[in-house]
Amino acid sequence: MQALSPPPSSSSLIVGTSRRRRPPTGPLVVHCIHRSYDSVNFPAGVVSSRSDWQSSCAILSSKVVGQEQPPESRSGGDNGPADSIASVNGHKTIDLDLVPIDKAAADGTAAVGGGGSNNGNRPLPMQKPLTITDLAPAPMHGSQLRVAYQGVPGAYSEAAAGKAYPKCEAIPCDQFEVAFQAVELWIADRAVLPVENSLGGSIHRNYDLLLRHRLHIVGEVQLPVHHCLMALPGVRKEYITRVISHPQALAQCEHTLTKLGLQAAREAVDDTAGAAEYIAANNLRDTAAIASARAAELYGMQILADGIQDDCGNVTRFVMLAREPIIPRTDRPFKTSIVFAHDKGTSVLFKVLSAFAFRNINLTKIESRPHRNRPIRLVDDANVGTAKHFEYLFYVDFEASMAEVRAQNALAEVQEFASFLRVLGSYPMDMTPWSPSGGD
Ligand SMILES: O=C(O)C(=O)C[C@]1(C(=O)O)C=C[C@@H](O)C=C1
Repeated sequence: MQALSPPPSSSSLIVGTSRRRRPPTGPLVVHCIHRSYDSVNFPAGVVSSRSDWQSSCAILSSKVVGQEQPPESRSGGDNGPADSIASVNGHKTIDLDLVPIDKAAADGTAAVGGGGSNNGNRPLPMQKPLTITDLAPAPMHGSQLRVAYQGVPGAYSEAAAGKAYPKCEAIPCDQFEVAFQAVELWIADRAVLPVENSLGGSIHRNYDLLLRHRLHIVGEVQLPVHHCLMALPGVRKEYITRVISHPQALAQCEHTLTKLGLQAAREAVDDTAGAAEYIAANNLRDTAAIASARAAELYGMQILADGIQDDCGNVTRFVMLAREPIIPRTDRPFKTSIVFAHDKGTSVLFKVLSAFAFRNINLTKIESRPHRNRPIRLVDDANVGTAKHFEYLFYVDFEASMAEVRAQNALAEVQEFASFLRVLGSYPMDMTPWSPSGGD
């Protein structure tokens, strides 16, 4: 288990594989050997004209973004680095059952017209022609979808992956960035990643990664999060000197931990289930973990306290990411997520947000993050000196589909005040009812 640590300054990204300590179900974990922290280059604007923008909105393709990536940082897929990878982590990048040419020629299965000759005595070719379905390694829905999540089995993200895609094959990744890469390199078809929690707030890392990578938000899922305090069997609360978990989980249980009277230091680790796994693997009798009941079961831990989240309505919102956007529709409630940087000027942020208010479009979330490519703007106030303003990127979620004219018009207006704008996705809202997860 790794404690959270600052990223290395730069390097190329390689996706490697390893077995984690004592994985209970034996899955391989996709992990990052080196990470790329090269900044993204944003030119001004996303399309050249307003009419371009409107037609682009209509088909919802964030591919229209004028922000070119350097070739070396382009994701896999058509011509990315994935092309050279046939199989990674036991997952075929493309599951085509192709017969090698030599073998086909030897057993007479070479296709007619494909270079082989049928001399009349041999059986006719058994190979089926390729269809569009064969060429789509990522089925749109249903079973066998490979879904990357951050953490190990028993993590809430694994549960979210199962809620989003009930029959999926969940692929554990040791970092958020690796989950993005797994989709880009066709190791996974989707990633399911947490973006915000009702108590702990936003998971900033994933906001930054959404911008750095070229994946599209294709859905959202909300998961009630019910935390347990757990330790090795026989360990009593009084022995605990340390509580380890994901920083979000620690934040979500802060008051309850204090009320329980634990004299224990809090320590952040990569994920909740990984905390339980670590205690079990190292036989730590002075350490407790905050994780799910499923993690307790998987790693042989005993639950000391159940439902220790500070609020029984504790919910984490996850987004589903894919290589391709979905076509937005109007027959059910949709949400759209955008990110923009606003231009210089007076009240520009107010004007941008008014574009939604005037059209009765409800905003459900706004998050600002440092504009890492241009973090500071110098404002020269004559005779007064030079002020330094911080520059921000604003992430906004609003309740409308990009198939709606009012949403297209709102974004056309935003575009007029924005130095950068990208649609991260337009996707069905998670309307499933959920019940509070208990607790105090
Ligand atoms: O550590 C886990 O189990 C996770 O899935 C991550 C995560 C998060 O990042 O917020 C997911 C849900 C909970 O809010 C706590 C942790």
